[in-house]
Amino acid sequence: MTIRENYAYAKAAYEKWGISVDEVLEKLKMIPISIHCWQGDDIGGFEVNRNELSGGIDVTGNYPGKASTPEELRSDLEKALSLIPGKHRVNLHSIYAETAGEAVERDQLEPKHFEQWVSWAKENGLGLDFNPTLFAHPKADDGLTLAHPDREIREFWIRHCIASRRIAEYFGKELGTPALTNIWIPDGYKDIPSDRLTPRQRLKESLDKIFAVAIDEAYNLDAIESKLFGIGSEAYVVGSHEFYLGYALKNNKLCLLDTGHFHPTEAVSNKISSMLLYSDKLALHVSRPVRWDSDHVVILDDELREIAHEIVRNDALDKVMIGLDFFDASINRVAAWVIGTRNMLKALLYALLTPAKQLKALQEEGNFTERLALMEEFKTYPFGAVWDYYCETMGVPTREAWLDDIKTYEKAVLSLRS
Ligand SMILES: C[C@H](O)[C@H](O)[C@@H](O)C(=O)CO
Ligand SMILES: [Mn+2]
Repeated sequence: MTIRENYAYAKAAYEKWGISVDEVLEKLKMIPISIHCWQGDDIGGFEVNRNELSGGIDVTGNYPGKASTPEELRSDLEKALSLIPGKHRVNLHSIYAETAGEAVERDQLEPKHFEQWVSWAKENGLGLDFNPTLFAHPKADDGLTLAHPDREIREFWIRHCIASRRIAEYFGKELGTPALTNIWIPDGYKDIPSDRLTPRQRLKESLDKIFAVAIDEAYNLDAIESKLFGIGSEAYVVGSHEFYLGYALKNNKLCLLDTGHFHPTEAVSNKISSMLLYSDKLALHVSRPVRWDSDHVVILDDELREIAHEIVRNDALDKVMIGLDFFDASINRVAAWVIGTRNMLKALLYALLTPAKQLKALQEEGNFTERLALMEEFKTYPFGAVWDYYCETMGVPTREAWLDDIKTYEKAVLSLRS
């Protein structure tokens, strides 16, 4: 059977449930995933005075072919994007600035340092998102930044965050789509703090100063990302979930939920509906924690599907900004992007092909037997046939065929890098 024949059979099966598969595919086309550039170079960046990665995060693995210049990183991203159906976004960190060999301090960064990224995004029809980088820097060596007891250090990072929001504003203006600026800080303590409040007061004051600079939401949206613990901040993280949830609600900012930043049995999928009752928008860093915030490549597991269900069945596709956050240096880095992004899209397609209305009604009627039975039966509906058809019509390889492109690219490009 051909891909189209399989699709016709699958379509009929879903249409029996009132699901218009063609409409589903039109919807899927419109969902942008924000693809994090840092999977391509192990969060290295291009600073002239580059520092070791810090901030309680770590990248493990030594797969050859890592990008070490902006041109290489963009070329790798282009290769990945050519294997992923749809139009997406690229998420940058400030350490990916291009400063023509000049050492520019992070609080002095300007839009001009990202001009090449913007022209590349224009050429490729991409949106850009942004992150100030509050780690891998001498002023973050003790693991404190916006909550630092030293006012000068705090002021430095405040200036950096404001500069970052200005850069994102420039992205938004140039590309016609608002950039999401996400602030994540590593601040915390390895051991039991004697005072949890004071650092949080300082973080609140720092954020107030950062956001006192008004930027039109048509160009820039602000998000704040919480965390439970990091390497070296096991006992206490200043920017906890409760801290940012409160701050975001009070100050009309987006909470960014990273799926690796909670207790291992705590599910982000279960938070989305509650948070959307009180906020217009929220953001995600979809990752895969394995025993801890390990940032493994996203797979099509139960939690990923549940996240997609929560976004789709609650009609929140334009409210939840989906970004990815993983960094695996033990496998081909371009393949990592492709695997993770295709899986995010597969999860969304799976959710779009679920008879959500009927399942909701069954729950309301208290018919839990049928609810469970249908949810399980839909797991073996011919979803793969729809995915294959989508890939084919979007001009990207179907099934595992994309691996051949990766192998060719590895041989012709990655293996030649030192
Ligand atoms: C590099 C990213 O900004 C970083 O991963 C952050 O988003 C995070 O999740 C830290 O644990
Ligand atoms: Mn994250």
